[in-house]
Amino acid sequence: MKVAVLGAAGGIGQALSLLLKTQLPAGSELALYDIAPVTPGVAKDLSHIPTQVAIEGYGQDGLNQALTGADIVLIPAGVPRKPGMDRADLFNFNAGIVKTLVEAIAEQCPKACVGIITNPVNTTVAIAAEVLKKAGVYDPKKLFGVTTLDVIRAEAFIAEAKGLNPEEVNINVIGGHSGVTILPLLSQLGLDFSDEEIAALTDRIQNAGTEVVEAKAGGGSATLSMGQAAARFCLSLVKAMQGEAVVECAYVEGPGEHTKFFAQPVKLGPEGVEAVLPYGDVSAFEQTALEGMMDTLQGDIQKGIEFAG
Ligand SMILES: NC(=O)C1=CN([C@@H]2O[C@H](COP(=O)(O)OP(=O)(O)OC[C@H]3O[C@@H](n4cnc5c(N)ncnc54)[C@H](O)[C@@H]3O)[C@@H](O)[C@H]2O)C=CC1
Ligand SMILES: O=C([O-])CC(=O)C(=O)O
Repeated sequence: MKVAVLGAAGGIGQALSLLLKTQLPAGSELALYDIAPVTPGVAKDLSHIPTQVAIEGYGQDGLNQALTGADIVLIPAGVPRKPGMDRADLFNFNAGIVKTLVEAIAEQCPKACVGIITNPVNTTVAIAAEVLKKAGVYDPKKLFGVTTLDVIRAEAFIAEAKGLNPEEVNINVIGGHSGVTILPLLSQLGLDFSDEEIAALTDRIQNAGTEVVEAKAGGGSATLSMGQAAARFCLSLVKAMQGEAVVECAYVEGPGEHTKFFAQPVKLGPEGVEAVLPYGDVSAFEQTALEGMMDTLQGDIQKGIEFAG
């Protein structure tokens, strides 16, 4: 199993690479690519950790080599938010980065599963799909927007609010990955919430990214929790590709009940998405939120299609 991380020298990239170096199954290969000159050094540093995961770093000219033979490619390359910005404000910086990187994936490892972390995820996934389509190699089963951070935040905040063990909280978070498009299905947990608690928790989960951006005061956005979230997603995908059935929420092209791309529970398997699962019953509050996100999500997706089309 070869995993390539594109943008590996950044805040997310380094945290993610550390977790993968220590947690990928023995015999795996990890390829770190970034345009930052420090990248071979990041790989050298991680190579001193004694695990049976081979690691190689690739600088500016090494993209094709990093991608050769990759089974999974994770993309956290790009610019993060500063206070006062929305994720959509990153489009002008990041759309072109994702397009270029996915063009290289289409050439070097067209059968790889690709996890897009770069924001705005609602739009960059649509860009990636168009690029792969143009190259004639698009397989919707193999393209994911990584929304796992919304899931782990929901787990943490619910456990905190209710005095539970966060490792025992499991929740579906559906929709997309920005503001009102993030919808945690709190009603499915069987917990006793007041209407005020539901509204406050939903709002906190939807705006948790901004909570971190403001707390970091201009120094970037979530990197460590995102590293953990991306590692969880990648390790689930690795397990699934090796034959174990695993379910994770992710932003994928599914049946298109709502929008072309939509985050919901996905059964992962050897070829990526084995089945896009129904997300189950929703409360009246959640139904209203679901209807309320559609224009935003649809607009975000359309922007990506137009950029790459
Ligand atoms: N999906 C999600 O839930 C989340 C997504 N993000 C997004 O992830 C992205 C990265 O965030 P951070 O790691 O904090 O940023 P960072 O600035 O710390 O790292 C980004 C890295 O990307 C590299 N890079 C830029 N252009 C590149 C290219 N063409 N090829 C390869 N590498 C390139 C930079 O050299 C840098 O090392 C941002 O767009 C951010 O908004 C952040 C948190 C959560
Ligand atoms: O908020 C941001 O810009 C980064 C992000 O996607 C998150 O933390 O969920």
